[in-house]
Amino acid sequence: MGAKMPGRTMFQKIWDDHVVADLGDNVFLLHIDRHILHDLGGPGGILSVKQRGLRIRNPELTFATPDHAISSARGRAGTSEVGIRLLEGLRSGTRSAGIRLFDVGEVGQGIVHVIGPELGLTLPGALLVCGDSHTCTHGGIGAMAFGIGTTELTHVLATQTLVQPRPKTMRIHLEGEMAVGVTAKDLILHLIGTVGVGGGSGYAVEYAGSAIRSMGIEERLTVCNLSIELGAKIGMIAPDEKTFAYLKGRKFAPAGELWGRATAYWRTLPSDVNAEFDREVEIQVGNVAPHVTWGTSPEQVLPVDGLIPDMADVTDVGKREAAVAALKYMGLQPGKPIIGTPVDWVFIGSCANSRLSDLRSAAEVARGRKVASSVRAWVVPGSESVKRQAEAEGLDAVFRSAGFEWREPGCSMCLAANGETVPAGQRSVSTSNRNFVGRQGPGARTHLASPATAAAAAIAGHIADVRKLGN
Ligand SMILES: CC(C)[C@H](C(=O)O)[C@@H](O)C(=O)O
Ligand code: SF4
Repeated sequence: MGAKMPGRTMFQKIWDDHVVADLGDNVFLLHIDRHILHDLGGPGGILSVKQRGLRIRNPELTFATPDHAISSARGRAGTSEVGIRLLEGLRSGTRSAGIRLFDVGEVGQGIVHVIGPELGLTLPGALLVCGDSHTCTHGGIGAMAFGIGTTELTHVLATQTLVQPRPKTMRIHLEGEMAVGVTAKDLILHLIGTVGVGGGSGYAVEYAGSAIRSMGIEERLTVCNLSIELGAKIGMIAPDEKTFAYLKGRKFAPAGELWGRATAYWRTLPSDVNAEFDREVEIQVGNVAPHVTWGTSPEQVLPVDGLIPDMADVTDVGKREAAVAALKYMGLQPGKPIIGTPVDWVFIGSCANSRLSDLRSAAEVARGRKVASSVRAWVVPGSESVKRQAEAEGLDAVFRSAGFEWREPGCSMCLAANGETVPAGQRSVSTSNRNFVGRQGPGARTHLASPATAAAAAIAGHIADVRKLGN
């Protein structure tokens, strides 16, 4: 009897299909199918290819949009001088290189990780890179996608290839049914709290299980978005009928005869039943509550109805010291409920949670209610297209009449560009993915949460349980 072929993981299948050369020692030269540039890294990358006397190998496989350094104010008023210079650089660089730019005000502009899937640039089985750590987001479509550095970015522009060590594989099963009021964001925060911010380091993660299957595509993008906060450069989810339905008819998705060929290939991608992973983790989601971070790392997270940890309970010395420092920075008392903590700012946006379904879920909470007078609350749609769709549905009106500010698409307060910062010492509930010291401005205190929980905080004026919000 012949030896049974070992099964392959989805990761391995996509990887194998992109190997241009095996360089030995587990290092490979890979073909890059799609490359997205943003305003921070794009202009410099294009320039450095030119300065070396090289040409852009496949300009038709690279796409660009400004997101990080533009203001989210109407008319983009307030874009810093640096931001304007970067925008000009992106415009002139892409023009001379023949790269498609989705400019301000145009459908297609938005946060790089929102526009890729939205335009159908992100496809199952494709290898997509971008000079940004949250490129893992695109794995929600079944793409292999990861962030690259500036040198790599130049390499991709000049060669359409990249040299990469092959990571190990981890599968995370999310099993069961999410309770009412619990979202994909809560699950991934809970997972990071369980596995830790280093838990995925060195791995390409595949999320699987019944909870993943029952999620919509936008929720899957949210899960994959925070893979890097787990330490994993790659997070991915097997494509299924929902993925195909999501992609069909999108601007750059295959059409006509190509659609049939593409879906036939996409159906071969899911991990074989006998595929082996280097690590497997299982999480039951049924009892997971809405989550909110209390510290300065995404793993410092707790159920919204829980107590801020008491340092005496933390046995690991390193973790204890980090927790003490985090509580001091955050101005919180150990052992107290996190609910009731007064909030000054609420930010609904970022590549984690700025898609239409996120805005709908926040609007559902905001509808007919008022933002507390002590809170400033912003909604920053993830893209021009999300903005227009939300406006067509009247979500902007719901937010505005509740007292939220409705802004222009971009990264905005997620990374505190253009003076879009939370003032020092003030507290924000944010739907973004990083709560690091100073992330939303020097001295700013950030609590990560879902759009529903963030909206609940805006209404209550303090951290609140969205499941118990009064009228
Ligand atoms: C500035 C940019 C390159 C960075 C990243 O790589 O993620 C940013 O998007 C972030 O979220 O911190
Ligand atoms: S929204 Fe935030 S996390 Fe996402 S790419 Fe922009 S700065 Fe990075």
